Amino acid sequence: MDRSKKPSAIGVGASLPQPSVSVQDGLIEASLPSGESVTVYLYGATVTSWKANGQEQLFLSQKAVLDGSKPVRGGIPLVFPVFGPPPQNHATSSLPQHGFARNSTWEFLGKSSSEASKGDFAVKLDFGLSHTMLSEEFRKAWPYEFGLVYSVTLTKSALKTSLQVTNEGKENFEFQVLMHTYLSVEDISNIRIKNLESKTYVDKTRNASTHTESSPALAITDETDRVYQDLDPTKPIIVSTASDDQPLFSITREALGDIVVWNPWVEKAKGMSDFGPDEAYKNMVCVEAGSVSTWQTLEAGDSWEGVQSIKSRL
Ligand SMILES: O=P(O)(O)OC[C@H]1O[C@@H](O)[C@H](O)[C@@H](O)[C@@H]1O
Repeated sequence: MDRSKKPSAIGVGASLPQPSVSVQDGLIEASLPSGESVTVYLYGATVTSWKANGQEQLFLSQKAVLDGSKPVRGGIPLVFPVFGPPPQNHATSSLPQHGFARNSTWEFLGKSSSEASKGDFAVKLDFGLSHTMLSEEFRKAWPYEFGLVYSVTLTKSALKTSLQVTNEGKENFEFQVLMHTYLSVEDISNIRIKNLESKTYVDKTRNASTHTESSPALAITDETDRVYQDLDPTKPIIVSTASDDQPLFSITREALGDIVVWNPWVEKAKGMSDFGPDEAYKNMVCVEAGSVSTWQTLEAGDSWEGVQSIKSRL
């Protein structure tokens, strides 16, 4: 009897929706059966989109340059090994502002997925950057042997980004790190940032003078560029609406004790060639988890890890 046309057995779970990951042209996209998705460029390992609750959560400038010729204006650019303009007479002095991680091309190391409960998935995308992959210019400017592994994990309720730094060389090095997250908001005038009260901050718009936050719910009403220091990383920073006190984002961290709050406001926004439209400063606020107020020293052979986890509309 000819059994060749017998239909092959279909596993019971074969038709259940699964997370999907696509990799093409320097772009990795992952999505969950429940609809959440994330997009990461290999250039800078920059997360450029995170969709949850049916809408985009990250701000991406309409004029952002996405061809790898300059850092992406929006999403989550990674700042390493120096935050801001490098200090003079430091190992990072010859690097550009915010270092080289956001303007180097990373390698996609792979994906993994797991199921916490039925239909509730997590997808993890891993990216790597090491000293051998840097441009000659960056290697000369910061000649340390390092390895970075950046993991972007998407779940139904959160986007987690974690950076592991390893010193693969024979001498110690110092670094700073920051996840420069551009949150998308409908109207900056209706935004309040909580859990910064009584914390010390350096105000970069006022000659880097030091102040203590007096507001339990910070409003952004002008150009803002502040480095809040020594926070408890497990205490979430909450971004909420002023009108009905609805929490929009909750940001927890591990080993990232500082939070930078940045909004360029009218004039600075106009002055940035890759920021647009001009009025878009009303639709974003950067709340950036990092370790930037001091230097982390990493001894030869050692590793360090910093983590940010953002939940949206809790
Ligand atoms: O224009 P860049 O290099 O992306 O930096 C944007 C901003 O990044 C913030 O983290 C800094 O505190 C600001 O001072 C800076 O202006």
